[in-house]
Amino acid sequence: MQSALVARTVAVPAEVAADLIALLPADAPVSWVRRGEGLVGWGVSATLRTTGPTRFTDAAKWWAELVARSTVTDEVGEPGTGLVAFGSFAFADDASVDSVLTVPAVVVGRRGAVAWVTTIGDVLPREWLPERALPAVAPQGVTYADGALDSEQWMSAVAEAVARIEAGALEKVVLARDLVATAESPIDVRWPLAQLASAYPMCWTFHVDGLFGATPELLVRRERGLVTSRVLAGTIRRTGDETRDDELAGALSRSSKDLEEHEYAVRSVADALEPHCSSMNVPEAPFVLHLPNVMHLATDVTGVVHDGITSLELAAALHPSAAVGGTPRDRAVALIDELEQMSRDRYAAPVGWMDAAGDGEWGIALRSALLSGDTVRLFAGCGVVGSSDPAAELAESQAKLVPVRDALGG
Ligand SMILES: C=C(O[C@@H]1C=C(C(=O)O)C=C[C@H]1O)C(=O)O
Repeated sequence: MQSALVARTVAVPAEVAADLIALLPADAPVSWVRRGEGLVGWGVSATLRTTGPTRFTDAAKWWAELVARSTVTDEVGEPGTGLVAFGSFAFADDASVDSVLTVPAVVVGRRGAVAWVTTIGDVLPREWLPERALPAVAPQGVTYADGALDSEQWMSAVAEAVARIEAGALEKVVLARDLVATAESPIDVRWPLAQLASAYPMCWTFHVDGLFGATPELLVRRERGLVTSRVLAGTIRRTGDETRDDELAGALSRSSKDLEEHEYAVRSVADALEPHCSSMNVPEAPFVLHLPNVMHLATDVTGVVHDGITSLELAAALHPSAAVGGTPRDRAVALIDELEQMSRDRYAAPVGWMDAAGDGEWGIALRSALLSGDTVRLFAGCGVVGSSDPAAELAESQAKLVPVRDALGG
């Protein structure tokens, strides 16, 4: 039986939360920041670890019980104020990977001009500022090695997936690979977080329990009854030359291979949200999202959600969307297991936060890596359809590894 928590949210001047990531001390930092807005936290008031197919329902039950027993004073009353939990879930149902929910001791948030601090447990709001920890230092002497498969082996896996698709076994599968980086000494996650937030401000820079990254893909946001999902699928690398990139963006928006991949992803999200929404808007055609390393076909699906459905329940219903699994879902997940030869751990699964009212934001943990001491496991995946070319997919996966590689300084 967990103990009851006492949480207090007070407003603070927006300048205090001007650089959220810079506030993080080394003690269990968590982050969900985009364009300087969002939430950061540190310390631990309560944690749940769970595994297997019931991981989402276990987390929902634990959170509902904790919220029911806790006492909250909230002067601000915005989504993300009061009691909040940060979470990071395992991609797959197997019991070998922990999913984590954590309630920090201190949370600092900002939405536009409104900023707040929530303290949970013994810390009083007036005492919230972290003791200025030493600034994070850059990882030194980072070297890279292949993960489960080398490039040749991974391209063979992609070729095998194409063959299965052509034989009619399924329509789309997203295949991922990993890369292992090792530094000379333990890495302070605040270094890559600060780099990612400054290089990819349009992405959500996250960290929960060693899983960090800057994802461009929002699985679901629930905010006072409105639900949003940003679906990405279909990718082209940027060259850095503006005229050329504009031409490539045009080619991407006309590419039948990429439009097909994208359509599967949008369908999977729309179908999963539909039973939970009273009305929905699914745009007919995608737009092109420009990121510093790649461009994606993107669709923002929106809807009005039925009362009482939390952001976590929506994330559970959506995961894994065809942006990271495939179509049909079950066959794609089985093929991923067969061909990737690795555990995705918490990569490509929901990561984000929720509050006591059920509002929250859950991203798909992409452009991400798992940190453990001096070792970082980086992940990247690509949607494969019948017309995919293994060498082009390898190049795309390399482009998707760039954000974390750059953030580690090499
Ligand atoms: C799987 C990843 O990205 C996903 C796959 C994409 C694609 O295949 O075009 C695009 C965006 C993401 O939905 C990844 O970044 O690891």
